[in-house]
Amino acid sequence: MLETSGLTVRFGGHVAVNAVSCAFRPGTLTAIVGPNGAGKTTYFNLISGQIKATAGRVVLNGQDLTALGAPQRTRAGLGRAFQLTNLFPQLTVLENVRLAVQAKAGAGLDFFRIWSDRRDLLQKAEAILETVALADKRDASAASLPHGDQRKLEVGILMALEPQVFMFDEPTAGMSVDEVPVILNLIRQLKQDPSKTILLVEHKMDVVRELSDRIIVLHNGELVADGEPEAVIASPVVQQAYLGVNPEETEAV
Ligand SMILES: Nc1ncnc2c1ncn2[C@@H]1O[C@H](COP(=O)(O)OP(=O)(O)OP(=O)(O)O)[C@@H](O)[C@H]1O
Repeated sequence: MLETSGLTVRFGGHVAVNAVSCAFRPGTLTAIVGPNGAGKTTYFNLISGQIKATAGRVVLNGQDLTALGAPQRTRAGLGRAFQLTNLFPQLTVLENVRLAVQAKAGAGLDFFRIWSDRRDLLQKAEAILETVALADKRDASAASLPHGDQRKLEVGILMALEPQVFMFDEPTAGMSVDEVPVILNLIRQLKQDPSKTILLVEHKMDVVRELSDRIIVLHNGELVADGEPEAVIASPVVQQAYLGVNPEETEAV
């Protein structure tokens, strides 16, 4: 289980995330919603270790991660999509995934030597490419892929690392109409695995409604609502939080 307790960060005099205590169970997809500037991405950054908390703790399965940097948190089981620093633009799609598979298997990064010995790792990488619908682009360089395919590749690399927690911050942002369903399908697939905890920051309420088991609402850095999707969406606090912020969001809620 992932838990934040009293998680807080101040930027100068501004408290961007204010004493947020919340626990996220495996087998649950939690959507984090709230108006622009509510602190959603900052909360993600605090969990994944991109920024250091002013106060509070981040704990995964009883292990206190608060003092650790982002790479160490990834190793501990926190996987944040689209923040990967281990995507190699000049390598092919397959090579990128196979390096992640090898890293996870503890087989190191010497893929010329290890690859020929470890057929199982290659097969795993190929299976992941099938899952993320990139098998037909396995020999293309990562840099040559269109934006949507790069995002799929990043999800594939993340899957190869087998984190316990998957964090998606607006996974469909900037994607074409054709690409959106592929990413949403991937998230649906991940949801089938009861050992995975999924966190999703998403503005599109139809996506939130469909995918989430639970919604938490941040407003001015504070956790102001937490519960089952329909109840949270209908709650006065959410209606109020969205009012006047952005007509699109108001409509969506
Ligand atoms: N590094 C930073 N330095 C100073 N202020 C920051 C920093 N990062 C975020 N903030 C401020 O913290 C607040 C929360 O921002 P954050 O990006 O987390 O909101 P959000 O809910 O993700 O918004 P959006 O939906 O627009 O992405 C905002 O007022 C933002 O300006």
